[in-house]
Amino acid sequence: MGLCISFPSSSSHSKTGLHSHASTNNHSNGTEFSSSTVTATTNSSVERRSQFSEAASESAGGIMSYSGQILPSPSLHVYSFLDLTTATKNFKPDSMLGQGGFGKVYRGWIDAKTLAPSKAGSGMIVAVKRLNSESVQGFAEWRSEVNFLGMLSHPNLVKLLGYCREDKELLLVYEFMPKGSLENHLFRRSEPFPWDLRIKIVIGAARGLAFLHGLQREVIYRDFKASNILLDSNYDARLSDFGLAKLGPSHEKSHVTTRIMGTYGYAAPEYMATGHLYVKSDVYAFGVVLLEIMTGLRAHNPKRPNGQESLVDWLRPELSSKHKVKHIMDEGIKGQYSSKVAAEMGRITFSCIQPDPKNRPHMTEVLDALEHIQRINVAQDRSSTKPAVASSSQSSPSHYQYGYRAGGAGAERRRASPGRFGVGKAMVA
Ligand SMILES: Nc1ncnc2c1ncn2[C@@H]1O[C@H](COP(=O)(O)OP(=O)(O)OP(=O)(O)O)[C@@H](O)[C@H]1O
Repeated sequence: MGLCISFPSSSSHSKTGLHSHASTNNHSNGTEFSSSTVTATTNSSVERRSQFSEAASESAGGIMSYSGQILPSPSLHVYSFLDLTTATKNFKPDSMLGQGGFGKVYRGWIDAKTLAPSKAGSGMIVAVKRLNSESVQGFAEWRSEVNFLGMLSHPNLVKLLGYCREDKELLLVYEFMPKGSLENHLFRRSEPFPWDLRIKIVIGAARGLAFLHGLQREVIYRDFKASNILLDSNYDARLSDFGLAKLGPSHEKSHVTTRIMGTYGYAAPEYMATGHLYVKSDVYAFGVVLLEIMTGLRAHNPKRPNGQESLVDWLRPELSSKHKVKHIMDEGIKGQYSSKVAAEMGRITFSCIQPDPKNRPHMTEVLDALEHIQRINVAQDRSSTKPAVASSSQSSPSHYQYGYRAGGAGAERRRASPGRFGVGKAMVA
């Protein structure tokens, strides 16, 4: 069925009453996309005009970078609420795939060719995200997701297939990611997640971020974290959740100033302190995820002892020394990497989480470093020499008693996710 929607102007966004104190003087963000119009035609294709598509057309009908592109004319299927009720068997609780700050995600079925809803068990599986109807912030996120993921195509970004906006109901339909999220594997399973898969996944995620940062008008993802890295059947990473993404600064501006939103533990210090957002703020969050895959510990856990709640604040000093770094590695993956790999991981992670954004590397450099680490890791597997870390008998320093001796990553893996602060998934300062 056809549906015509016109996004409200940016002023209506402030009518939400939320964060009315905050400045949003960025030049182009989810809000500014509101000046664009999304019109769904009767055959369910979507035409869109926005600053983003103008930037794309400036570069000869689509930008190719890291095998991704800005689509010259995005095509998203427009679903009715009834369509998605059918596709998800009436949002049956047992078809729920997960829950985020803005709503629940359900397994659904659609026809692979027409993308029309189909009966459970026939066609292809999709993930249907239904936003909480009470969430005012949810609309801005939904709109941002449609705008960004409707335009961007890259092997390491999740594919948005369609959407629904009907009365208060806002839904998004994505390709189904059968292996769930990196967060699930790292923290919600009792078995430690293998090191080679951890590396493979962060390389895919780095390619996704490098693509966003390499666009002519760069895109700041702003919500990089383990739960937003989804995994296909080969454990290839796909970035999801562009609800907080922003277009980067234009021309002479060096940063975007915006409301402070994100997730505890991942947000860069300059952003937390000033609201100034850079592509390098994403690099910081990427470094936090690197620290998570090294240690098997969450970026932020209020249940850890004083001084250890923030993984970065706690462990940054250990990253600068290759002798110290092997002691912070997840005990569950001992023997799966060499001390050289651990030291290289420490080096690149340390550079990503530098307090000054200028001192952080570009994502292309991070990607190169990780690919190098992967090559060392594979070479080590082939020669099947005993990894140095595996044979290390040094005891951990006493301040690691929670993380690495008394329970360690294994204990943290079995704990529930720490609560988030702010509206929905976001923290608001
Ligand atoms: N395309 C998908 N395929 C398979 N599972 C998915 C898909 N999208 C989301 N999920 C599942 O649903 C869960 C919730 O996703 P969602 O993006 O709503 O929240 P989140 O990123 O985990 O948290 P938050 O929104 O608070 O940041 C994910 O952790 C994942 O397990």
